[in-house]
Amino acid sequence: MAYACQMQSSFHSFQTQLWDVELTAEAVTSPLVLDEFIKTGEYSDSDCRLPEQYILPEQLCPQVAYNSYTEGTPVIDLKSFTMSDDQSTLQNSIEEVAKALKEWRIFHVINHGVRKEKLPWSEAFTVMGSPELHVREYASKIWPHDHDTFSCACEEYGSCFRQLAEQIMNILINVLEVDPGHFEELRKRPLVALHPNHYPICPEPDKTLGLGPHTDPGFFTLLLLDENVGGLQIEKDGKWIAIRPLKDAITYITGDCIEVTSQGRYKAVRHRAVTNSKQPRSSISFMYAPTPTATISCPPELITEEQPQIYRPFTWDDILAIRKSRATEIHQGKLRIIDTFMKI
Ligand SMILES: O=C(O)CCC(=O)C(=O)O
Ligand SMILES: [Fe+2]
Repeated sequence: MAYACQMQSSFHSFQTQLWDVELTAEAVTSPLVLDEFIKTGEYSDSDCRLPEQYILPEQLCPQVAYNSYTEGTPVIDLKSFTMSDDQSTLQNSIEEVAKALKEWRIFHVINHGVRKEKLPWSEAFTVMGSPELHVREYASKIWPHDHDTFSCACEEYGSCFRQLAEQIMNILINVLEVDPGHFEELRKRPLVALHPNHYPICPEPDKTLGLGPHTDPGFFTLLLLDENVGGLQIEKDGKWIAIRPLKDAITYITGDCIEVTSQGRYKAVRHRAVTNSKQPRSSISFMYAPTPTATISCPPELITEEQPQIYRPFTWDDILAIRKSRATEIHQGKLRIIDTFMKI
């Protein structure tokens, strides 16, 4: 009981979003109230209710429980790209990715080369970099005397994710069958962001969300999911479905910039995170986005008379400006930033 009520502010994952916020001690100070909560294990107090400020209107509440999985998330074996010299096997693998992007917009990646370690995190925040992630700078503001293990693990993850992201970007360009030169500037100093999330146990998970519906703004996001606790849900064919985490996999999610640079062929996936009353859950997301100063546009090969250009060219700075000026609509899930760049 004591814990539950004390933890009022923590049913949502802590989102100390540092996108365009100056790095100050204030900016990264989040309520450090989760450690105790995590230690309590299974949530057992049936009296304790979700505090009012977290109860969503009924139509926004998750109807799908964290573990009501819809099976079938595609699995892509990266080995088939790195180990195969055979052109037809490679072509089959490319077609498999294209199908996954079209039908699911999300897939699990296996044989990705990222080592899984346990991270001692207990909050969520975003570490941005282009391309270096200054994890230590951020973490030392939150845990001035005790961030070394955390920082080392984040640095390790950051660099592994970065390599994997580059490989996946190469695959996507192959899938698009366009001139890789179009992406050269966009990939020169890609913006990357590591975002550890923590979702504590929640007394009334059907009345709130860990993370509201959104699409990720970059090219794509790579997710390291807790293999024992579900929580990630995606919108597929107009319905929310729960994704079963796959042991030892990294999960790929299509972001807004792939939607733009593919001329809408491969759409960003709307997703959210739900909580549960049994176990806390953690995830790490890694966003891979274009060089902030580069112009984001679709390759000319994809523009035809039947398929005129959907989005006008824009830059990451334009994205940040919209994020600032239309924050409320975006936060409420009513506006997607890239929609403001539509030509018609
Ligand atoms: O925790 C998850 O499963 C999703 C996290 C996410 O969507 C994000 O960090 O953008
Ligand atoms: Fe996300």
